[in-house]
Amino acid sequence: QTNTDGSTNSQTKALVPKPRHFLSSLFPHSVSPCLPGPPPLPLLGNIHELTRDHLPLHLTALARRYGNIYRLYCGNTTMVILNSSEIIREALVKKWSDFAGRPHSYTGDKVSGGGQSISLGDYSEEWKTHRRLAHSALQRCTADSLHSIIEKQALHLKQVLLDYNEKAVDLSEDFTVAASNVITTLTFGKSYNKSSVELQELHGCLNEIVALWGSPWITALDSFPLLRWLPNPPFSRLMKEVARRNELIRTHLEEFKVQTECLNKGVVGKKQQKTGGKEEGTLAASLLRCLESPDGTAQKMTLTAIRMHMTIVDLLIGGTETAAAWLSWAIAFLLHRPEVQAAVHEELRTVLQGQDPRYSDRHRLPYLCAVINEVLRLRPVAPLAVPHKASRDSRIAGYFIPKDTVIIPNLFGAHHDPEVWSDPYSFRPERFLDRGGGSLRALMPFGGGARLCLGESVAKMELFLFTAYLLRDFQFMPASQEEPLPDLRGVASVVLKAQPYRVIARPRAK
Ligand code: HEM
Repeated sequence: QTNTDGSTNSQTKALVPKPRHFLSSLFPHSVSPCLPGPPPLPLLGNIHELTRDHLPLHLTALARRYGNIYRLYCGNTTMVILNSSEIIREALVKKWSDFAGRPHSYTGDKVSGGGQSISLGDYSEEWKTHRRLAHSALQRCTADSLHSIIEKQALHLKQVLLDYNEKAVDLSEDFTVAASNVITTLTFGKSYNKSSVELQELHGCLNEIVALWGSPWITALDSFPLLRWLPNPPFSRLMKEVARRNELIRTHLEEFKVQTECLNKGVVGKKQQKTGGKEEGTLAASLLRCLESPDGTAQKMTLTAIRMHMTIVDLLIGGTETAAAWLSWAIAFLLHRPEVQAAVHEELRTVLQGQDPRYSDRHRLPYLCAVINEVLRLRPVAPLAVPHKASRDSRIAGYFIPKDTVIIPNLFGAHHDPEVWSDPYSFRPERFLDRGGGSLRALMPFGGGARLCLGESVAKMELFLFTAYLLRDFQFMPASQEEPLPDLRGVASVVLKAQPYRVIARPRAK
């Protein structure tokens, strides 16, 4: 049996404790070296370090000064920032059971129905059941239909781009619609047009929640409880958007239930004709089957209504902005390196020979995969993952980490670690080709361990198929000679996004 620190019981027994080990087990804090970190200000601690405009970049700069593991104080919370893939792996994968928790926070509770979402819920038996049920529902639906859902969206996106007729446009909203349609089709069997009021309402609301929740006016409420008594317009707006989100999802679910009931009774109305009666194989149908019986009898594997509701929120938020932001980054980097774009197109042309790309083609398209990995490395769209919490006293890299410490995996920092990546800030897809020196082990855009991104396999298929279709069918060109190429620094909040930019999509000759 392996312990969370990687040792085995037989090893532990066989070892005679050295004095330092023995003392550290009695007084772990006093024997352990102190974690380095910037000097804290009285009362405020290091809060000023957390309000920088591009936090992942700033935390990475601090790592060059204080090392790949350091601490920051924020109110009465200690945060430990992990900045190398080895250290992140030690905490999230090797010692997963020590660090699978999520910190409890006042604002997190407000947006997650009291910590009942997968992404923000703390590690517990109930959470484990929740994640397992959502994971198997997602696996079932993706095995049945994900490929064709993404293909359909990729073809739709192609038509949207053709309709632009080589006009210079900002494609970010079209990418969001495509990514969102993958999730809504998977969940409810429904997709939307860009102009749909329903879609705009849902996105307006989810975007606002993500943007507001990352704002310092709101995060300050977690560390400084007294501020909760003062008027705070951004927080009031957040609460309004959360209520609107809940109402929208409730309406979607109610409508979905009515449609499934009709289908079960053999009544096919106009709406079923639209969805082709596909409700049965959707994620919502799978999740509804896991709902607790109305009398609340505890069956072995059930979900409460609020947990089921929050699963849909998790998938919509987790699955839309991330994939869409990534697509914008990919095109931005390729505009800077037209020769890489040409090389991927050439690879697609020769390997596919006019056929549509399939996910199974990835093994025959190494250069495309290298580009995807390099964009994931340089711009991991969830650059600081989601904060973890130590659920018991533990150690990382030899430092004592007390229970309840907040752990921030700086994936952006790990992906720019000069010890692992040569020329870490350059876009060099070749590093992921044979003998290119790039390490897939050190690439962790989806995190790892018990909290590994729930949508990793959905995202990987999406990134591959969307990019393959886009680069096979279009040449992406700068909007004009006068307009600067896209800025590659980006705007970092919960999601790391590219600044808006315009681009021309020129159809490739057949
Ligand atoms: C490029 C695309 C994506 C990237 C880079 C990404 C990355 C991440 C990262 C870094 C985390 C946090 C892991 C941690 O806490 O250690 C996460 C969590 C999560 N992601 Fe993704 N994600 C992507 C797409 C998706 C998609 C498409 C979905 C849904 C279909 C999704 C659903 C989730 C959920 C539900 C969680 C919370 C997991 C938990 O707390 O147990 N993500 N993702």
